[in-house]
Amino acid sequence: MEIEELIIELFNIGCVKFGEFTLKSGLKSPVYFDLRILVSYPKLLKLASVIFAKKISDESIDFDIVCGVPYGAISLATGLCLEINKSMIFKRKDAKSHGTKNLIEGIYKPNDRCLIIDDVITSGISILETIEGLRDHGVQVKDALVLLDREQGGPENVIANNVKIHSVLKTSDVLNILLKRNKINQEMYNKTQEFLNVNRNVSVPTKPVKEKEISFEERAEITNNKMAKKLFQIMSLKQSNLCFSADVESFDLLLKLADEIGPNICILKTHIDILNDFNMDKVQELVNLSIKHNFLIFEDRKFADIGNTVKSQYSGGVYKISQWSNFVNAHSIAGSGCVQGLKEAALQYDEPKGCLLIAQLSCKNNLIDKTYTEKTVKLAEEHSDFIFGFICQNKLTDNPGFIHITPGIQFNENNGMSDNLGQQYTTPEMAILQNKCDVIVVGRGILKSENPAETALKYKNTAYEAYLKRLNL
Ligand SMILES: O=c1ccn([C@@H]2O[C@H](COP(=O)(O)O)[C@@H](O)[C@H]2O)c(=O)[nH]1
Repeated sequence: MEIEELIIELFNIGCVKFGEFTLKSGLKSPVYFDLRILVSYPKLLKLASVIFAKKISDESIDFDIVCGVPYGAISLATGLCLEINKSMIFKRKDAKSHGTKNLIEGIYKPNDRCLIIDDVITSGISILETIEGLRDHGVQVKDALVLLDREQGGPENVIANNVKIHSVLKTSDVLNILLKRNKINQEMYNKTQEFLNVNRNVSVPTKPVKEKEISFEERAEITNNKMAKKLFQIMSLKQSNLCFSADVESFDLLLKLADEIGPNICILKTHIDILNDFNMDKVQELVNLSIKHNFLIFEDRKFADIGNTVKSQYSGGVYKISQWSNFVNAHSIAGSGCVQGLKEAALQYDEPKGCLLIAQLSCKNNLIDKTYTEKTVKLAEEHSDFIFGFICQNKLTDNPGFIHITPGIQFNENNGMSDNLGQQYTTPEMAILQNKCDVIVVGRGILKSENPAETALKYKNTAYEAYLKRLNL
């Protein structure tokens, strides 16, 4: 009954017009729906919002935020958000040339699941443009809800891009009710039905809106995690996605390598307990080099104990890791208490600190399985203010805020596809292009080469070129 009432009211206020109209696709149509008028009818807008809310609940549509397609659906999306208490964003038709230059207005998080709201769908082109803009910003889109489907192929065009269209009304519903209630005559009904019958498939002149790769620079913008932001900024500025694993026993050698290789890396990874001559003065020299060459220090400590213990291991003892490292890593085996313990210790610092979770290992016969990896990703999502990525062998989540860091990398020509203690290697290209990781970790591939600085530069260039290739640049 609500639907019938809605159709009659839409007709009464002039939202449904009969005559000859040229559509966005160029087609001449005997019927035109102008739902923008709704903005001036609060009662009707309210009714549409209630009907939308019911549809969402009936069809169990799951989402975090709502995006209205400008201009026609802005008022509809606003009405719906007030009804269901969800927040809203919208994609501008053009980016602003001043101020924030935002293309998306409103607050959203990377990986938010967004429900698109539109007034009318014909070919689906406006919705496809909106999907493209949202996906470019890391927002997920799986559903769109429209008030009216003109039945001209829109839903079919959109579903091809992995988004389902839910519609409240179809043109034929409107025609049937208007005929039944004597608002149109049989001739007008037949003419419009005939038009629909021959124009059921309006093709869209667009390329498929694939879930696009986004650059490190864009990911720096999107993420709310300060550590991830800093790392993405360094990667983008230095054009480097190389992490050097400085697994040496002498602190002087570590400092020498950090100075030589520092300009070409985004991260220097330490195993501080390998050093024979650890002392805090030399740690300060390492920190100075990290500032001089703009890289981050990652202590590969692999914490794996109860929260209270890891908190002390991180901030106390001989190494006082939290004082000088930008970030650390932890096994997820001990669960959220371990992450929470590290997070609490990190809170005492003004500068950002972060942690990676070990979701996969590079060594042969390790005990990590698919479920463990999936649970690790979930744990990271629950602590995304502190956890900003993974030690892994392939991309694990589409959330662009998480960084995928991959050890076990060597060039093929080094003939080092494994060592005799179970380490397994893949190439930089495989890791970045095929496995879609972001950062490669190279230790012996650099350390055992004749000229570590030169070799590091080769790894840096190969890995960054692979990343640019992934972006299609
Ligand atoms: O799965 C993992 C996790 C960490 N590592 C560490 O990375 C380096 C790799 O050194 P290479 O000399 O390049 O083999 C090393 O410090 C490991 O502890 C890893 O290899 N695999």
